[in-house]
Amino acid sequence: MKQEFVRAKPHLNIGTMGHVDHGKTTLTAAITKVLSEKDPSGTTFTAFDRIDRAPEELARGITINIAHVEYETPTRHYAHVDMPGHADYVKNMITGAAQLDGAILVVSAEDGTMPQTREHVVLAHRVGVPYVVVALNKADAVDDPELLDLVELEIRDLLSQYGFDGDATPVVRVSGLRALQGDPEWTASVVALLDAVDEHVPVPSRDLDGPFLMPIENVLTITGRGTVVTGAVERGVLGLGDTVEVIGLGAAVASVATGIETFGKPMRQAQAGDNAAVLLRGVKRGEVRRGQVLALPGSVAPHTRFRASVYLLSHAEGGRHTGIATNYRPQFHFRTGDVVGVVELDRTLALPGDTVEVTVELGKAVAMDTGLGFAIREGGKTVGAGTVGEILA
Ligand SMILES: Nc1nc2c(ncn2[C@@H]2O[C@H](COP(=O)(O)OP(=O)(O)OP(=O)(O)O)[C@@H](O)[C@H]2O)c(=O)[nH]1
Ligand SMILES: [Mg+2]
Repeated sequence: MKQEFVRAKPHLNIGTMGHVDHGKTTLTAAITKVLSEKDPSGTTFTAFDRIDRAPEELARGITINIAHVEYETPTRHYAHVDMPGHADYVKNMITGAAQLDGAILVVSAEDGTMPQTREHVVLAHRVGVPYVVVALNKADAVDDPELLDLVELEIRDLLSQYGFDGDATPVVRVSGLRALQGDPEWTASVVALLDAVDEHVPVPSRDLDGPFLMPIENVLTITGRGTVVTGAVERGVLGLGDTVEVIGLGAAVASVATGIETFGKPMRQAQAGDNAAVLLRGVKRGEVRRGQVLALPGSVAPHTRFRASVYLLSHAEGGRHTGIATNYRPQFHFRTGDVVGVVELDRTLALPGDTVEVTVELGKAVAMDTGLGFAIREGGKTVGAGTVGEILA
């Protein structure tokens, strides 16, 4: 019998972001190691190779492109996402698949801020990641304290430039690698980083009263039990035995939640902010997929045509070099899924850096309400971010 999940501390969703190779995964592993040594009942050490390849991926052959680990500080329970690749990172963040209450921006002290550091800061601000704490990583590899000061200044400037409070943001000098190796000085640096996260990132208010909705991130089959969908609950509460509907990308599927788990622990109810796995009665594996949502029946409908306000990322932010015109056909990423769509412009041309009002016609219906955010991507690159306005069909 598995131990039931106990909601003893506030739960927050955070994640590591930052330029390739700056040490995000190493730091994630180090955090779980340091915390598991302080309190083995709250945190289990997750080794580097278990983070870079999520266990489900190895065990079941299912590609999971967000690795979640969980850990506890003395005051909080965290779910932490470490995304394997830059493209996944941008996509998941901008679509809200990783709904972060705060982010740890990892910057290598050896390299300083780099193009993806900038891109992630820009996107974090655009998608509404409210707080950032900086891990000035690989501090063990830089002997000159003035160089560290310089990099710190550079990071604070970058944060301020893109809408964060660069002066008030904690910048903690850490070494994920040395902490992972058990060096006491650097173990203490990781504790200091977590203290900064505890203090700087407030407990967010969750929409517990809204109708239940969870974007489906993955679908798994548990032999002998049925089909399980996983995701982060966006709003509301789901109790055992509640009726639900799978919406979007095709016909709706009605079901009942007969099992709910978080991080492998059974729970009686999942609520907004939780990472949940939900066992669906009578649903076949092929009937549900990533990009759909699991919701209270009748609370949200699928749509294909809508007005939207769209910001086209500038070239410096990783966007296009050239403008777009009517009949532009990119991929639209809503929450965990993407569909192709056609853009109609009110003017001849919209340039990178512009904010424009457009009409969008999607190839498949997606569960949406006014206010829902989405990303526009082409050729594996994020080129725009938008918000659904009036829904037309
Ligand atoms: N000296 C030193 N090296 C580190 C530190 N943290 C990570 N590294 C090294 O930097 C390299 C990249 O580390 P990762 O943790 O894989 O970096 P990442 O940011 O997850 O990389 P991607 O996921 O590929 O973007 C590895 O060789 C690590 O051993 C550190 O604190 N100090
Ligand atoms: Mg990594």
